[in-house]
Amino acid sequence: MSATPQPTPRKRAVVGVILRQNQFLTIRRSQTVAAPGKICFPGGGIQPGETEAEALVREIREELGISSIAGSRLYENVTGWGTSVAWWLTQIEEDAQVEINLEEVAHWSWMPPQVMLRHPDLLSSNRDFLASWRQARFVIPGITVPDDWDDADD
Ligand SMILES: Nc1nc2c([nH]c(=O)n2[C@@H]2O[C@H](COP(=O)(O)OP(=O)(O)OP(=O)(O)O)[C@@H](O)[C@H]2O)c(=O)[nH]1
Repeated sequence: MSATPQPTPRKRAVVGVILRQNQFLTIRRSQTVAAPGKICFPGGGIQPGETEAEALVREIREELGISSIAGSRLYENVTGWGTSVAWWLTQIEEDAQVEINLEEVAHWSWMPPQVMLRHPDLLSSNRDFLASWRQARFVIPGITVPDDWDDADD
């Protein structure tokens, strides 16, 4: 009897959408990780035995040196490279002192959604996330889709 080939399990990742005054906390990935120099949210791979929320809190601690709380699960998609990504609204303290881990993150900043969507270095799966939000496939509590997005941005 020959063994039935098993599908390779999809890699799973979790991403933190952190909001302040209508801006998202974004990172520029370091030159030594996958997708070097790309702009995206903090986050990373889910390890065996971890929940999405546990992985999220661990990754944000590793990358930004701050505590966080997983809020609500906003969206889920599969990247062009086959990773299943869960997008979570995430809370941090108002006075959190970010200290980036330079091995993983080159830079961080608050970025308005329109700027993020148009950023030439945006990670492509994040363009899908923002365009899906723009198309009202899900809502992000605490922020509304900007009025000045035109259809060409999708
Ligand atoms: N950090 C992060 N990863 C994202 C975002 N959007 C998105 O598709 N991903 C994907 O999620 C996966 C995990 O991200 P990562 O490369 O930061 O994970 P990691 O630090 O745990 O590295 P590793 O899992 O290769 O060890 C990658 O496939 C990455 O491309 C995002 O906004 N932030």
